[in-house]
Amino acid sequence: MRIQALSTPAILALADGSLFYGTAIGADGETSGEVVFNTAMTGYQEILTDPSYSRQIVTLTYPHIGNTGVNKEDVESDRVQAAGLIIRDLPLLASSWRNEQTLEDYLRSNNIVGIADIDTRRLTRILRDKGSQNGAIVAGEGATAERALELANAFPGLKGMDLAKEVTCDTAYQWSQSEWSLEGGYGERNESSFKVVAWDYGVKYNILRMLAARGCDITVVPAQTPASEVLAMNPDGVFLSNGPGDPEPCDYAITAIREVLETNIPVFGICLGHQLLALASGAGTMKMGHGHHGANHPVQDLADGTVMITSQNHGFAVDEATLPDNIEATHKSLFDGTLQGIRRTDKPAYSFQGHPEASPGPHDVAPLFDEFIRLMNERSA
Ligand SMILES: NC(=O)CC[C@H](N)C(=O)O
Repeated sequence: MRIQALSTPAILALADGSLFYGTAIGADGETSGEVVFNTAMTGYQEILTDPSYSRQIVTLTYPHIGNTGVNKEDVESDRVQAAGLIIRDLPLLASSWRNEQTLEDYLRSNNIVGIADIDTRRLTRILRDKGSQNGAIVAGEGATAERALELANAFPGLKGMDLAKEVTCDTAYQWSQSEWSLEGGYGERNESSFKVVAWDYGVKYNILRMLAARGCDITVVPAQTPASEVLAMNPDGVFLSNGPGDPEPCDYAITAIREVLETNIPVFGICLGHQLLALASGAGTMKMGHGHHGANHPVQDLADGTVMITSQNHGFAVDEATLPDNIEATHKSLFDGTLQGIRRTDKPAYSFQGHPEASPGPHDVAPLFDEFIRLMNERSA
């Protein structure tokens, strides 16, 4: 049980001048970044630890956040990656059989600034109407609106920012943890049939777990590893991970992916990896208004018309108008019609804008992982 301490003030400012006065729920201090809203009703710990949220301050539209506390298992990377957290209400009690720490203690121990007790519906309407805004939170007794506004205006924005090389791993490593089950927690990799090299632009663990569950022997390599080193490992397949920031400045990745595409090794990309595959194939990307962040987004498979409910987290998108002849659109968002999946018609390469690995979210798109296995099987047959 947790009794709330006397509250400390916090102020959120947006670059458009909007101000929100609330209560500090994490570390005292200040933070700035791009403010985005996420509509997932569960999964705040996975969201906070998703490296794709680097330099973004996340507001959750679901009003009660923290009810189930946090634990050591529900992480998508080795630390909290979001630049800050904005919520409506932090419940007095965290209760779950898996609860190990309150959300508030977790934020504090990770030195993350957060704010609660603000009108997150008003904030979300601003972000929805005007698009994601640069913003800042200042938390602590001396917090002032002037300082929050100053920081919000000083943040340069994500456009043109290469963050993949900042969040990537320092050195290559092997991954063998598999998916979670109620009976046994996280499992170990199934017997391996394929060697996969995964470029880490900010990879979410659950992607690696889902590959491991399908028998992939995975080597994760830093974002700037050249294609020659990856090809020298003789992979059966190459995976392009999700990650933060703008894909366009990641020239090292675009060049390296282009080199891999010259071979006939199967390539699968998710989110930033999807955008990089498109750039390497000659298509263009663009910054969206408020982007897609949530666990309830309908996406249509253009091959058979089926609709899947998907997990999403992106602020850039591949511009469908720029697709060259050798790329086919495979999926579209039913929220705004933007492109959600592509396939090269001349190579065993495809990618998805949303998150088939969920974490958090539904697993409707999990079969995309099986497609990667099918392509590797086909090539080795
Ligand atoms: N989740 C991701 O990989 C996000 C990709 C990219 N940073 C975007 O915002 O569009």
